[in-house]
Amino acid sequence: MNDMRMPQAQTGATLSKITARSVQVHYGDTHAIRDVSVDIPDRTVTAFIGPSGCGKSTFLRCLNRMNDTIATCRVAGEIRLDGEDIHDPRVDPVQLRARVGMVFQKPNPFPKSIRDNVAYGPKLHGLAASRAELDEIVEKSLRRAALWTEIKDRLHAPGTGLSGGQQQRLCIARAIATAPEVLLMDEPCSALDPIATAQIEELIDELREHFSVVIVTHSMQQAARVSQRTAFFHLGELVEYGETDAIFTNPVDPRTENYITGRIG
Ligand SMILES: Nc1ncnc2c1ncn2[C@@H]1O[C@H](COP(=O)(O)OP(=O)(O)OP(=O)(O)O)[C@@H](O)[C@H]1O
Repeated sequence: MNDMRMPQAQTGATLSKITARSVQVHYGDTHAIRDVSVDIPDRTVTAFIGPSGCGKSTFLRCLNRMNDTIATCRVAGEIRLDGEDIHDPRVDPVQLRARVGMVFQKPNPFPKSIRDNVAYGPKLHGLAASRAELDEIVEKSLRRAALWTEIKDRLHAPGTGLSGGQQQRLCIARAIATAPEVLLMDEPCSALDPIATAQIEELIDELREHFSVVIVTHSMQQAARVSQRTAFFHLGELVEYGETDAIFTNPVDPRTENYITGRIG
């Protein structure tokens, strides 16, 4: 079993935010995730790295039950958020995704105004009692996403009219507007230029003060820059997981070493 549980003292964090135990994922006959167990700490950036097709995105999508939306996908094993089983029949996946938000590879703003993109989630989940309160959430989220000063005079312009980097920050603002506890990011910078990438990376560093961030990235430099913990996946297995510095400077498994030195992947 790929068991990457860590004694609490070793994680350096107070508590695990997410615990996954013996997770298996199949798409039809394809066995995409093989018996993965891992603890993801709170207020930390955790990076998932590994060669294309190793299962990073699949495992990420398990954490907010996004795989439920794929008809051929079957997930087994146990995933707990603050100790609560996310597959419990009493858990509403829509509520779960407000607690465990997600930002995708390609910025995907709704065909709505900038304001309405951010206001959508809080409205859906009844988080604001009045329009003024909703406006406050919108402003706070856009500020946290480092977008407010650029767009405060055109809140009613369409979100799709922004640049790629601005659209991605809008998607981050939309995800954090529901006050999530965990933010999942699936290659959030892959469609962005180096300046927009640097802005998002800076933002990720700030976001971890508020919640747990899990990021899938193809860039080892990015994983090294933004994360405190790194998990290396290979052929559906979680091969190695630990402090980012240790993974990059002193990997234990030869497969990790081969990947970070560019011999596989
Ligand atoms: N919707 C799907 N239907 C069927 N098979 C899928 C689906 N999504 C992923 N897979 C398969 O599951 C395995 C893991 O894919 P996944 O996208 O999770 O890997 P990844 O490490 O994120 O890859 P990449 O870095 O290329 O994005 C692959 O064999 C892939 O072909």
